[in-house]
Amino acid sequence: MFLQKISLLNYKNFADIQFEFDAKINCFVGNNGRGKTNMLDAIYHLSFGKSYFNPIATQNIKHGEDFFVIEGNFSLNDREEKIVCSLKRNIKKVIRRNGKAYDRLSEHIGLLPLVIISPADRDLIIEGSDTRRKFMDGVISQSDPEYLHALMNYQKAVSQRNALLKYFAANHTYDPKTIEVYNEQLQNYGQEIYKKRVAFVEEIYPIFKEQYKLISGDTEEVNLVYNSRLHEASLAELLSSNIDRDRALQYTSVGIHKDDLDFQIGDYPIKKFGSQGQQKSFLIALKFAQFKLLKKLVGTTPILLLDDIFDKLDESRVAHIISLVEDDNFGQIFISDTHAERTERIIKEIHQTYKIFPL
Ligand SMILES: Nc1ncnc2c1ncn2[C@@H]1O[C@H](COP(=O)(O)OP(=O)(O)OP(=O)(O)O)[C@@H](O)[C@H]1O
Repeated sequence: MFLQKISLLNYKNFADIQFEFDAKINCFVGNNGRGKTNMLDAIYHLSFGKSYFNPIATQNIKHGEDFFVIEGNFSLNDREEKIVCSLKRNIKKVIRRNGKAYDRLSEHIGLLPLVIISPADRDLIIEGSDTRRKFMDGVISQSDPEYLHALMNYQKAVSQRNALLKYFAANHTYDPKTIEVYNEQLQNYGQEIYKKRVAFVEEIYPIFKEQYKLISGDTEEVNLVYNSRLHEASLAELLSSNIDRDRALQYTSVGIHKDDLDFQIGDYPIKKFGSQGQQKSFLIALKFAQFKLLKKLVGTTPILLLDDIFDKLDESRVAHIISLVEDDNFGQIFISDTHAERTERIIKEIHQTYKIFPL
């Protein structure tokens, strides 16, 4: 699968721009603030229907304009796929596949597998558990639409249960039967999500460890530990034993929406005990593991976006990336870099076709 061309209208700092891409390597080079990361984000948009960097959709519209349009032509299994993602202020975002708008944006997820490696990934280490849950959910959803469906239904049931708990508290009333209706929904969807998260961590774990060794050459142990109270008991049991607490708090305090994915070096959190280099290696290993797993599960080689990666990496890590992409099985890669000469020097070592786009 590869992106043949893209055209942007009013997307962030771009008013109107088009590019035709190489099927292998494409580099955006230019000084700070030229829009290199914005270009990668536009490609991310075509795959996920949203920005990797800015969750407030309208802030991706060029200042002073009312809409943006991102249009991409992909080659997928020797078929052409035209994806158009557009957003107008005060109107819901629309994604069209070959002219037909999706009823739900979620239906698009997984069609165009993609992995991004960016300095912003550091949030996965430093931010709260929701960032890591979103990472897990994002990776699993790309290869499993039923997971995404269960997740959306689960989230809806949690919101409704929380609203009910608030209503009971405000009105000094309680109806266990209605709570039970939501408990059942949470049990069904939650247990399915839990099982798939367990399977995901089991599957990605050995790939991640192997990648970490390759990238860092380090001998220390790194671990990914799925942390869930569902290890102790079923969600139905947890919900019923926590009901007094939930009533007092007026929200659902147990469930897969509280899970975490612990990142460890030895037995300690990497956030506190990993050096900066170890943290970087950890994140890149995780993203490479995501790439490999996704490729295996969906049977399509994901597009790889490497944002500012050479700037942040030492020679051995760059060498590893090169060895990864020298492999004939790699797909299309987009790179952003501030140094045109450095990019060209590194890219030439890969012996694949490439295009460089100065911005
Ligand atoms: N909605 C928007 N409208 C207009 N310009 C925007 C919008 N959002 C971001 N920008 C501009 O995009 C530019 C940043 O682009 P980007 O982050 O892609 O730069 P870059 O080339 O990757 O830079 P660096 O090398 O520093 O990472 C900034 O000048 C910013 O003001």
